[in-house]
Amino acid sequence: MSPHTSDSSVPAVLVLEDGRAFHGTSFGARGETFGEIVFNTGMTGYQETLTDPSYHRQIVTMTAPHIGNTGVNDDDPESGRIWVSGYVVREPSRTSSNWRAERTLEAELQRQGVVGIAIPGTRALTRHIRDHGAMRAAISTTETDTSVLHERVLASPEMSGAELANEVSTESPYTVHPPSGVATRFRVAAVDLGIKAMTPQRLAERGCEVTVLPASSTAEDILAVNADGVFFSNGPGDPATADRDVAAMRAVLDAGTPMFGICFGNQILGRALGLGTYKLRFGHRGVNQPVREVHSGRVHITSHNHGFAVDAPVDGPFDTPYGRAEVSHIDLNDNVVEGLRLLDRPAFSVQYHPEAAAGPHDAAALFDAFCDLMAEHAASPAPPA
Ligand SMILES: NC(=O)CC[C@H](N)C(=O)O
Repeated sequence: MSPHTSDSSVPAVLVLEDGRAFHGTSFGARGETFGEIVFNTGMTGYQETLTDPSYHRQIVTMTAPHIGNTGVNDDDPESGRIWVSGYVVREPSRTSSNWRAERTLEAELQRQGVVGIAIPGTRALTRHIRDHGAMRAAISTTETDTSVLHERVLASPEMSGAELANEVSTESPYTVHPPSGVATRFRVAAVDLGIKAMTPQRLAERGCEVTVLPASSTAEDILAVNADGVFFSNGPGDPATADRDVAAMRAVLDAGTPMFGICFGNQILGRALGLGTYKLRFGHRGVNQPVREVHSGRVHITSHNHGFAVDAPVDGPFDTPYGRAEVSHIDLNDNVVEGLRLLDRPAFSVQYHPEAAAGPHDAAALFDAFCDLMAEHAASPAPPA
């Protein structure tokens, strides 16, 4: 691969909503960009992070100090483009070295017009976000006056109250088929609120034919697929705005169709059950989050990307309009609710990413659990109450 091409002589600045500024050099495209600043603690998987649609309108700081080491390939993206609105790294790798690499990370950021910055103090920045919370920010290579840039940050949109799934979803439905040699066992309707490419693949590997539907799909559209199960994906934005998706979720629960939700899908299930959601101070983003499965006590190391969470009773089953439910998973770092399970209906969800892109694979059995639920339900469909 060619050596790293960054022009480290081009100054850039990162300004946060609370006025804190970090000076550094341009990495990627030049220009100016806005978003909510968050940090990702993954030691690996920068391509999967950059292309995860849930990062839409967020400026992502990588806590791993060296980024770009393996370049960029055409196999690992989780969607058709980079979605982060800005990228903060400590030290861009000077060379890309991997047999799969097609080009350098910086070339890719430039090709896709993604503005980034290299700063010496990603650790100081991360500690600042940890102590003061995720907040609005801007990166600029064009505005050198930080107070002017700060004014623009204060005028930029907040993540709280943002409805963004429509901006990242597929425009028209498409189908992901099981790979050759794998028989089709189930039909799944997947509501794309920002779905990652690996998710339908994980289902297809298990014999699911997955019809991916646009976020704008109504409950009728979803039920018209006549699927064995319905999946609600991850996605960007504030779950408090997702009224349409909550209504669709309720229709699926009313129909008694098996349901599995991931991340945004977990928040939508929570809301459909009558629970509230709230914004976390700095969220969970990375591939190393420990989650406890409540009923077994087993701990899984899991991939996360969420800034909001469901507010649910963690001390045992509780009543909902759909019968009893329980919190199935809890984060060991901060006791945040990481999963929900209905006890009287075939529906469950997790706040994290069992599709594991990038890794780890501890939670892969959740896809098998969804298939088991569809198999059980097909054998003896429970009449909707
Ligand atoms: N990955 C996701 O689905 C994220 C859900 C939601 N946007 C959050 O930040 O919590």
